[in-house]
Order: sequence, then C-alpha cells, then structure tokens
Amino acid sequence: MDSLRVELGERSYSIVIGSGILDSLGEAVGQLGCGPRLFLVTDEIVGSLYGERVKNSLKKAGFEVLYRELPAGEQYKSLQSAEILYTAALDGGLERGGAVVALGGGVIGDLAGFVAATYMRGVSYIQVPTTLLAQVDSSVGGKVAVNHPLGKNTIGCFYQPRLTFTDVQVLRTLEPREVRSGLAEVIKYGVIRDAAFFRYLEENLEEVMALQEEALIRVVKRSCAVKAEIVQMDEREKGPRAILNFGHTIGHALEALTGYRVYRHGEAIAVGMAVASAIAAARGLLKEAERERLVCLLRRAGLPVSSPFKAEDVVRILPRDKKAHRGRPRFVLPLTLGRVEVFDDVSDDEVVAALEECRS
Ligand SMILES: NC(=O)c1ccc[n+]([C@@H]2O[C@H](COP(=O)([O-])OP(=O)(O)OC[C@H]3O[C@@H](n4cnc5c(N)ncnc54)[C@H](O)[C@@H]3O)[C@@H](O)[C@H]2O)c1
Ligand SMILES: O=C(O)C(=O)C[C@@H](O)[C@H](O)[C@H](O)COP(=O)(O)O
Ligand SMILES: [Zn+2]
Repeated sequence: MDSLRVELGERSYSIVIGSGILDSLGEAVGQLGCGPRLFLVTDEIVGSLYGERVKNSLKKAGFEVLYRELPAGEQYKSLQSAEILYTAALDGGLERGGAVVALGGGVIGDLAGFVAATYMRGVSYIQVPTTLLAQVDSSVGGKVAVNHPLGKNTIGCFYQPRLTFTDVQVLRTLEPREVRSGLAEVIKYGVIRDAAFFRYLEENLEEVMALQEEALIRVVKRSCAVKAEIVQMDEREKGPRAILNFGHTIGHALEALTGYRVYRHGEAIAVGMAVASAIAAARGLLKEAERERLVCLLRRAGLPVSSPFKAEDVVRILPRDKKAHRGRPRFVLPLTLGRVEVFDDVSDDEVVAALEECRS
C-alpha cells in the first residue's frame, strides 16, 4: 500500500493506493476522527459489486452506516440527485460530525462531494474511487459539482476530501469502454506536464489496458502525483490549475450538446485534446510530429479523435463554458508534449477549422 499526500494546509489529505485493500477502508476511515454515523453513497452498479463489502468494512470499524444507491450515469449528476441525497441524509440523521463516503466513479464522487460540501454547510467526505478515471483524476483536488442542462459542472465548489482510498483491484470489473475513458485523463497528464510519462504510456499502453497490476499502480500513482502538484500550487484555479482543463473546452461542449448521454467523459476529452492540438499545430505552436504522436496514442487507447457534430453547433455553445471570459472560450493548447499554455484568443474560425481538420 502506498500513500501520497496532498499538502493544502489544514485541508491536507492522503491518497492511499493499493491492490486488494478495499476491506481495510473502515480502519483507514477510523483514523480520521469522524462519525459515528457515515453516509455511504454509490450507484446501482457499483453498489451491487462492492456495496456490502464496503458497508461491512465500515461497520466492523464501529461506524453506523446509512446507505443510498442512485442509478448509474452522467445524467444523474444533477441537482435532483443531490436533493434525493440531502433527504436521505436528513431522514437518516446524518450529523455535522458525520461523513459522506463516495463509492464509485467520478459521477458519484462529484455528486456526493457536492452534497457533503453543502449539507449542513459542510461535512467531511471520503473518496473511494472505483473507475480508472476517478482513481487518476476526479477523486483528487476537491472539485465537486453537478451538471446543469445548459452546462457541465456549472453548479459546484472546491471542497477537499479528508481521504482518497484507492484499490486498483476493483478496476477488474470495469467495462473496457470505461478503462479507455480513464486513459484519456491519464494521457492528459503526459501532455500537460510530463513528457517522460507520455513516453512511458506509448511504450506500455497494452499492459495498462490489460490492467496489469504493476503498470496500473504506476499510472495511478504518477497521475495522482501530477494532479496533486498542480492542485497544491493553485487549489482554486486562479492560475496554473487551468492546465488540467486541457481538452475540456470542446469536451464539455460535446457532453452538454448531447445531454450527457452519448460520450463517456474521457471520450469527449479525447476529442477535445485532438482539437486543441490541431489548433496549436495550425498556429505553429506544436510540431506536427508531436500532434501525430498524441493522436496516435489516443487512437491506440481506443478513444475518438473527432466528433460527428456540425462544427458550428459546437462553437455556438462554447461561450457558455464557465471558463469563458468576456464571451470568449478559454483553450489550453500544447506547445510540446509535456507543456501547455492557456489562451483566451482562439477565434471561432480556428475552432471550426480544427474540428473539421480532425474529421478529415
Ligand atoms: N472532480 C474532478 O476533478 C473530475 C475530474 C475528472 C472527471 N470528473 C467527472 O467524473 C465524471 C466521470 O466519471 P467516470 O468516468 O468515473 O464515470 P461514472 O462515475 O459514470 O462511472 C462509469 C460507469 O462505470 C461503472 N462503474 C464504476 N466503478 C465500477 C467498477 N469498479 N466495476 C464496474 N463498473 C463500475 C459506473 O456504475 C458507471 O456506469 C464526469 O462527470 C466528470 O465530469 C471530475
Ligand atoms: O481538477 C481539475 O481542475 C480539472 O480540471 C480536472 C478535469 O479533468 C475535470 O474534468 C474537472 O471536473 C473539470 O473541471 P471544470 O472546472 O472545467 O468543470
Ligand atoms: Zn476531466
């Protein structure tokens, strides 16, 4: 079992990473000093696979456990779901000293974290991520949110977990499509900050996709370490944290445009990374050969690199993105593999050209 630390003063916490450690969650939560009642939130798929084990581990450590499952899916990352959880927490007597335990992928993590941040003005929460995407990204850094029909993650806040507890063994039950989706965020870390990690992925992609334990632990650890470094520099995204949004300007637009029902988050972000690198290459910022390496790695990971939607329809909704400034969308563009910069001056014509170029 390994442990990384996210150093944020009084909001610091550990990311515990191991294989086959799920049954020791209760013990780890026991060290946080919260309780005695916990609110375990999950979705129906993860609940049927791991709900009992997690409940038992928490009970064995002396906690009383309220339990609630929601249907699985991005469309349930909504205010309506949050209200269901508030009601269950109030009905079940969750007190301010209690904690919410989010067992699931990024949807449950973001939603349950948002509920924890707002219930009684804030109770502790613990992330137990069960998708690759959640283990490498959403369970770290404290962005919690729900979607609005008009925009992705538009209702939310920054609220750090007290602990992130990651068992890579649970990824064995994950659908291959979800593994691929998580890989998009993994590849993102290589592009934004770590060229050597990008190279490692090029050389070891098959092992990672086959969930080979050593490769998987390495990838989860390195991804979390990169994310923690960036979050430590800029917890509330006043500056450098924005680079974690590489691929997300177009990605979020595609998710919203399709009612959060067509793309897995990582798939939309993969298209967004391909489009952002096409814009960068067209500006002469990124070498064509490096753009090709990125597109090739995304393709090998089984991810889409273009969207079938009309470029004008995608561009029309970009100003709704919450990163938009004075009506202009913000783009994170790669300068080389391992380094990106934020740009506020990308024109609609450039975006349309890049969307079309990716399709050809
Ligand atoms: N807060 C952040 O920093 C951050 C970062 C990245 C992504 N996100 C958010 O995360 C969300 C996407 O998360 P996701 O990709 O994990 O999707 P998800 O939570 O919808 O999970 C994907 C599917 O996998 C199933 N599943 C989860 N764990 C499983 C397991 N171990 N075995 C079998 N099935 C399992 C789920 O039931 C679901 O059907 C998006 O809403 C995105 O915006 C947030
Ligand atoms: O943690 C961050 O910061 C990120 O941007 C990570 C992203 O992968 C993630 O999808 C995040 O939810 C996007 O944040 P948003 O502020 O653009 O909604
Ligand atoms: Zn993301």
